[in-house]
Amino acid sequence: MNPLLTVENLHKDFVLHGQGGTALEVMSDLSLELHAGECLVLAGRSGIGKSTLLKMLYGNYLARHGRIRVHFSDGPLELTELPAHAWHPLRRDVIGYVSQFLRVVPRVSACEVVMEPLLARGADAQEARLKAETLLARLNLPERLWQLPPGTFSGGEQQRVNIARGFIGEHPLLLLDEPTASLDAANRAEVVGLVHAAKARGTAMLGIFHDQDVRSQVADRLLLLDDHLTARTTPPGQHS
Ligand SMILES: Nc1ncnc2c1ncn2[C@@H]1O[C@H](COP(=O)(O)OP(=O)(O)OP(=O)(O)O)[C@@H](O)[C@H]1O
Repeated sequence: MNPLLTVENLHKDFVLHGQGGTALEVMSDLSLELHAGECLVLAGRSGIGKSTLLKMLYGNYLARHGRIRVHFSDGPLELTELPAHAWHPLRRDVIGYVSQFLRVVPRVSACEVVMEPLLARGADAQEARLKAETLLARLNLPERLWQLPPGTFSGGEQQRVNIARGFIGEHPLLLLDEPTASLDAANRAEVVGLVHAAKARGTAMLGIFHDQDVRSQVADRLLLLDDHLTARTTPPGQHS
């Protein structure tokens, strides 16, 4: 089976303009493959670049060089060269992302936050609401909170809204940045269930899970980033 996602020789550095242009190199020559129905878990010490890799795959950060390709039936799409306007349909239809923290928008209810990815694709509002409520109930978010904006929710409640929003779209590729970090055991188990259900539908997932128990339940493979990355600073002007 051909991979859905391939990453080849990816390099990343951050140029710190506030520090006289010092370049912080965080990724050197990273390659990986990810297949439909597979969950690849990123491992490695804190600060090695796990979240940075997810943000590069989602188009939040640019690569210095290397290739990131999503393979469709009619050919590959090179993401490192994608124009800004092409990211919107790609995120709407192909790449989902559960970030570490929910981006709270004032006056938008938890249920509307979760429904939004389906509405963006033109789904029926009733159907989207029903799916959102089903997911929020599954993740044990109390019904009294569904119509409230999540700004005042606890960390774990916000994270469950975020998880529901990430999974509702059933994207073919899903990026998961510590989705279980603020959750109790019962809700961690629900997330494990959501990951298994997504795998069964053929979703390819790349995730960060610090909890060993969750990791062992969801991971088909581990990618230890220490083997692939370097983290060193380069003085200003010496980065290409
Ligand atoms: N926007 C940024 N600007 C400058 N440096 C950054 C930026 N984002 C990340 N970094 C640096 O890149 C390195 C990798 O960070 P990243 O968040 O990817 O690590 P991580 O492996 O996910 O860590 P953790 O397990 O602690 O979450 C860190 O040294 C961090 O300081």
